[in-house]
Amino acid sequence: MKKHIVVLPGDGIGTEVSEAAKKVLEAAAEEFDHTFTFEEQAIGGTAIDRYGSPLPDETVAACKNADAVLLGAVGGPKWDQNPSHLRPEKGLLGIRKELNLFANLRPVQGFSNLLHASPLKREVVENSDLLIVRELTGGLYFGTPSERRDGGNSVVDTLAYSRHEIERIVKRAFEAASVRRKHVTSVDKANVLESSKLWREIVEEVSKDYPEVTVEHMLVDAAAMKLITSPSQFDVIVTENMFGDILSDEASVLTGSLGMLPSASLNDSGFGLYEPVHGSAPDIAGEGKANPLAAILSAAMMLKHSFGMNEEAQRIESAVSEALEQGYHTADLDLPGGQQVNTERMTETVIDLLKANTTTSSIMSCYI
Ligand SMILES: NC(=O)C1=CN([C@@H]2O[C@H](COP(=O)(O)OP(=O)(O)OC[C@H]3O[C@@H](n4cnc5c(N)ncnc54)[C@H](O)[C@@H]3O)[C@@H](O)[C@H]2O)C=CC1
Ligand SMILES: CC(C)CC(=O)C(=O)O
Ligand SMILES: [Mg+2]
Repeated sequence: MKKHIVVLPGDGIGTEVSEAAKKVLEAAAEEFDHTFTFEEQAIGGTAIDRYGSPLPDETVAACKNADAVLLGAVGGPKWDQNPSHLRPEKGLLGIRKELNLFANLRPVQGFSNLLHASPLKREVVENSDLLIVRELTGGLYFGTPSERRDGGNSVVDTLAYSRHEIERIVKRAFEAASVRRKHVTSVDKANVLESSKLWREIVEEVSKDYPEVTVEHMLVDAAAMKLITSPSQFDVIVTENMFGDILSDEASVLTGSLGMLPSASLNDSGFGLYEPVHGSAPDIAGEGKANPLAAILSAAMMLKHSFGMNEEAQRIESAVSEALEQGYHTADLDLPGGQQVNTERMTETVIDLLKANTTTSSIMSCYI
């Protein structure tokens, strides 16, 4: 199969982990006789420096012509301090909106030999396997007005949703749950927010079409607590943009590191942008310390979701699992007795195992 992939490395460790994921995709293409072509485009702070915009028109056009997009991460102190509308996050939010990527799937599953890499107790972490379905193109990050007022002395942000926007993400969550453990937890703040009240009503309505799926509503503050005290009670979590952003970073603690969580951002027709959940990590950028596995697992999600290449995706997941099983890990993972390696070596290990193993098993059961 021939596929054209646009790569948006972005800033900081985004460049390092996207390069790692690209190399793994190249290895998978070679193994399975596919032709993947790659086109690099600018986004984020790097794009501001080069082109004066965090999201150049050329980048948007290239993404629209691609079969899928692989993104590293954007941002860093150099650009974050600039309070103008050219904040690099606009680039990221902009591409999500431009491509209508409303459904952000963030699977959270601990690899067995990472159970003790989490600071949480083993009995809490084991058997946790959940999928956060985060609404990605509405809610608090996109509402207008969002501005300073009174000469900078007051401020407003807006949390707005239409029925349509809520319905389509809630349906995605129920569809995911119906092929998983058939339970949806809808997370909101309905004791305070009007938007959450409508969200709850719609969840109740949509749930009628999925009688095999059980549904519960949970307030976001309690959900934040339960996520790290009894994570195994969750199957699919569906929630508003900012709630999902925060809860997914929290959930990464279950896996031992933020550097382990992949994501897929999908539109209605299956087109997707794939990126690790983490940011550009300026504190370790350029040092070869970045964990490439979140980006590599995001590439596996691309193969599965955008290209229907399930076996290829599973070969990548198996190689990741085996690399960890053999004790290889980057510095972010606390694995006593294992072998600590840099980004490049971790990537090479995954590629070697991908090529060596011709059998596959589905490791990431939480993927849909
Ligand atoms: N999707 C994106 O492009 C995102 C961008 N950002 C941006 O990234 C910049 C830094 O934000 P932070 O709040 O520091 O969040 P961050 O996710 O970049 O880093 C948080 C912590 O996790 C560590 N970390 C993250 N990914 C890692 C990896 N793959 N391997 C090893 N350690 C890893 C970092 O070293 C840091 O200590 C900001 O400009 C922020 O706006 C933040 C989140 C997502
Ligand atoms: C610009 C932010 C919303 C990026 C982020 O933290 C995320 O998508 O997880
Ligand atoms: Mg985030």
